[in-house]
Amino acid sequence: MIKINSLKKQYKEAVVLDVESLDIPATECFGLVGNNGAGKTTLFRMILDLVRPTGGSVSIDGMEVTKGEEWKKITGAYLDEHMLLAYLTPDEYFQTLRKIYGMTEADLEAHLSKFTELFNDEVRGKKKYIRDLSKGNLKKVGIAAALMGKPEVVLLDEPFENLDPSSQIRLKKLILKEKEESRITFLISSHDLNHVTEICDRIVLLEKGKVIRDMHDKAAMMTELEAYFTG
Ligand SMILES: Nc1ncnc2c1ncn2[C@@H]1O[C@H](COP(=O)(O)OP(=O)(O)OP(=O)(O)O)[C@@H](O)[C@H]1O
Repeated sequence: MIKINSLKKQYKEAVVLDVESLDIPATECFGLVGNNGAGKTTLFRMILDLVRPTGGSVSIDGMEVTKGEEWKKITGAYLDEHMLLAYLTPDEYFQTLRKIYGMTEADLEAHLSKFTELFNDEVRGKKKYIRDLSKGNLKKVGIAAALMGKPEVVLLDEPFENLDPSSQIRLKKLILKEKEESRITFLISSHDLNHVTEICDRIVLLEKGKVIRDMHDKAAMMTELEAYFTG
């Protein structure tokens, strides 16, 4: 589903990302971990054509992301609050996206009903603008928006950050359910090793822009990651 080939990003002399090759098959839940500055967000931004690579390429479903727009129809993402419209309420924002995606009111209700537990009565039906939401509630709006329009690929940058413990558990359940039912290919970056190892089939560890581990064995992931991070 996603193919990365000799992907490199350099700012002046500093090489911040250098990934030889990565192949993420359809329906995989791909976890990305690494210390601050390892290059996780840079990699996600290049996959979404928000940052131009110094070299190499990214393809989604056979489409090179820098060379066309078709991949956008099957891709959803929430990286940070810049992707939201701060002057709208969450309801206004979801309505705007509903029109863009050509969804009916019933489609939107069906979609948002999956988020009832996660929203915890703090997101919908309020007069609060997105700019005034707490960081956790902003994240919930962004994730619900990223999953609109039946995407086949969804990228989430630090989805558990700023969520309270109940919301983290609810989000994990929601991602696992979406993965099962909608067969979405998820790419999830996280500093939370417990959550990411629980939901992902594969974990890639970045260090200074390079892939230093590519783990598929669920039973061994946590031990290996703990050993690395306690180093
Ligand atoms: N526009 C830029 N100009 C110069 N350096 C940049 C720029 N954007 C990112 N970097 C550098 O690229 C490196 C990778 O940053 P990135 O945000 O991708 O890391 P990360 O793994 O997401 O970190 P974190 O866990 O802290 O979110 C960092 O050293 C960062 O300072």
